[in-house]
Amino acid sequence: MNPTTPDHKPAILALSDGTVVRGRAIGITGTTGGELCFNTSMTGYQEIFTDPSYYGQLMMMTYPHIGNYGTMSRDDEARRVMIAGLIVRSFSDDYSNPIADGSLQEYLERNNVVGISGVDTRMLVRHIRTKGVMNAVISSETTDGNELVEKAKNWDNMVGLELATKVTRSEAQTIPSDGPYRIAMMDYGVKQNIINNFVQRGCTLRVFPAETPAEEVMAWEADGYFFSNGPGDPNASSRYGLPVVEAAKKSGKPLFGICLGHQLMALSEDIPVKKMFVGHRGANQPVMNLNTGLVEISTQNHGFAVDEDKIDDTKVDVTHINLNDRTIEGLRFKNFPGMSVQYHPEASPGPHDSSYLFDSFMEMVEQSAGSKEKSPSMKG
Ligand SMILES: NC(=O)CC[C@H](N)C(=O)O
Repeated sequence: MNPTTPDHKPAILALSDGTVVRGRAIGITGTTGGELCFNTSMTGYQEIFTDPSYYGQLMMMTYPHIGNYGTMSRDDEARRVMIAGLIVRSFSDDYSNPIADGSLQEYLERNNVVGISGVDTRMLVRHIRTKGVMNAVISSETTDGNELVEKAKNWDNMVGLELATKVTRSEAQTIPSDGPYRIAMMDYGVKQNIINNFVQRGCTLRVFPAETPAEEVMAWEADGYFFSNGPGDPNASSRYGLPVVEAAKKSGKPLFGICLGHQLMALSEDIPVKKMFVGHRGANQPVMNLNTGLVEISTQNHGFAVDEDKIDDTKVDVTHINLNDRTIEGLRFKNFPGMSVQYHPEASPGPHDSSYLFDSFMEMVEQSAGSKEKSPSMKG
């Protein structure tokens, strides 16, 4: 039990392999489930909870103290919390940040999040790392662990699950800037800080809902195409994702993909994307840029990855790898002007080592657009 939350009622976390852990309820009273993920970031919990790529997943934070700096609306990456439930070691009802809007407990209540604290998160991370990712259920409505284990066993499996349409916007939106470039952005659950990075570089964005037909996207005649991050199995997003990728390739304009967008771009070149044994989620993942030999400390959030054994080097160059497990983190495409990364150059939360990738894409856009004026970040 977590000594810091004596007023919270009992709650249970049950894993599909039969593991049952007891703790205290945080957020609202209820029952929830999903794939049990863990994130190793030491700060930035609010940005993580609102990252649309986490839709449908239970989030276990490995940093032990969560809640101690409260919440602020400016830290949201989307308009609502996206995680399906929260698991922490030590939950703080009090916060000491003078510019916070309120406590994490209030924020979780406002966003209808069910959570549990007082959990031995270190034990559980080791467990998942040994056995592989699995589903789990959190409940503060029952004391019957076996019933919850059964529920976890029957929860939808992430493989084959289409989730981007649950978090995409309902209508296309133009986001203006002072600069000369027009970027068409496919929203599979785009994080606010990706939008900010483009606007800061002088891009006017037209952001399209995930299922927008390719003809409608192409009719806007963008200078470049961006494919966003997003939740779920990328193979299940192919139905609406690949026609737009293919049409964008035919336009001859540059393409850039982040995370789910990277996976869709790889799939469009017949490079398979597979489920990982355990995903990468945190703000401390080392990535090597194979062109420069430099290492970036990166923010990551993915449970699928391009299959490194199925790379076709007539179609792509591998530009980045993860130094923990050598998995593929970045591609440059040979049959069209395109680049993509599995990780998150927009960070939020996380280090800014990789923000140069937005500049690299803007250089491609600038070269392709030829005579247009330079974007603000690249002016002398
Ligand atoms: N952040 C993302 O875009 C995640 C992509 C995909 N849903 C995965 O888990 O691998």
